[in-house]
Amino acid sequence: MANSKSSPALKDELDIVIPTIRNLDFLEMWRPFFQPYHLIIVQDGDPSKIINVPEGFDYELYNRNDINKILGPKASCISFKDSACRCFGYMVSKKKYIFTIDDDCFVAKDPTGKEINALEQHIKNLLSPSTPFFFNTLYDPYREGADFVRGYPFSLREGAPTAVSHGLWLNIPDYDAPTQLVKPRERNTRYVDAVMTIPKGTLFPMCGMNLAFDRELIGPAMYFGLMGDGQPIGRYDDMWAGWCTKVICDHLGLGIKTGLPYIWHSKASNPFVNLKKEYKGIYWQEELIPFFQSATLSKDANTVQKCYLELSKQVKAKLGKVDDYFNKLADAMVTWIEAWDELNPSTGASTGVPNGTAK
Ligand SMILES: O=c1ccn([C@@H]2O[C@H](COP(=O)(O)OP(=O)(O)O[C@H]3O[C@@H](CO)[C@H](O)[C@H]3O)[C@@H](O)[C@H]2O)c(=O)[nH]1
Ligand SMILES: [Mn+2]
Repeated sequence: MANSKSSPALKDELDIVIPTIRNLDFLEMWRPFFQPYHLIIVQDGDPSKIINVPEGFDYELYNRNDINKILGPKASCISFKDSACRCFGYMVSKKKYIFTIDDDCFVAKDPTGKEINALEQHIKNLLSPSTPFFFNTLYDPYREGADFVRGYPFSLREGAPTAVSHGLWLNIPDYDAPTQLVKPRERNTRYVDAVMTIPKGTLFPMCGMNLAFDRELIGPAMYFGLMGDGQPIGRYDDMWAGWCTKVICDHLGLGIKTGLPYIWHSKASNPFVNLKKEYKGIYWQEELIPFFQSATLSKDANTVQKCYLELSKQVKAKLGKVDDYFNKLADAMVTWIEAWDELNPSTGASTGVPNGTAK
């Protein structure tokens, strides 16, 4: 990892994607850690609003007019008035890695009082292997001061490439609206010093608040769906992406880690507003989870794009009867891949270069 003398790790290989409908004042606190990196700001809401980017940051900013101009009719797959818009940043990036963070997330402190460089920890997580095929009870065996425990097969100790690093949150946890309404004053004060791989075959609720991923390994799966304005659902953007991503990572033999780093989440959006956005998702997910748990991908699906297009067909066939929304979403998944390949012609489906190796 970079030390104070060398340049920051992955300085020219990582973009920081920030969706915002507010302002970017939070960047001041992150300046020591973020300033060396390129930012991709996705401005949601009214495109005529001016979003000020603090001095000294290298960035590109896209509002809805830019998205419509760049994607034309394909812009229909990018959500409006929902944090799901952030996935446009993943598509236009040219870097190997992405870190995405919300504009109400700040630098947290570890139990010793030291400020946490969340980006540095995500980079460590992504650059070291995962262990999806056999659980290591001492958590991340590649961390300093840890290793594989007795009984861990040596044939599996090489691990798998890490596609996603899922960070957590102190203060306001990422609770759904009903939980937030029932426990309005609950704060997460528990700092758990662990990073672990989510086992193959297990889904998880991916939160987009503090998330990093290898764009070349899994980028096309990180579509945050049709949410927000004009849609019957919101705030399930990251969940949808996480379920699709996990099924594809399991198929391609890639790993997903969760745990460190923590950020300090300062603002819970309004739970009553959130309930209106989330409520359909709360009962639909009782059908979505069995769908993803039983989803299978073919041997021919050896790139993320091919996996994703197979998944979109299954969404239409099996979830279209839950609600017509899923027919629209299945079509939007195809549009997303078309747009992705248009903006990133050298990767995946168009060249057939496998992103991962199908197991
Ligand atoms: O219409 C919108 C609303 C918000 N944003 C930007 O997206 C992120 C998250 O927004 P916010 O912090 O208000 O929402 P939370 O409930 O705290 O976030 C959690 O729910 C997920 C929503 O799917 C989100 O990823 C989780 O972290 C901020 O940067 C807002 O500015 C937006 O662009 N458009
Ligand atoms: Mn928030």
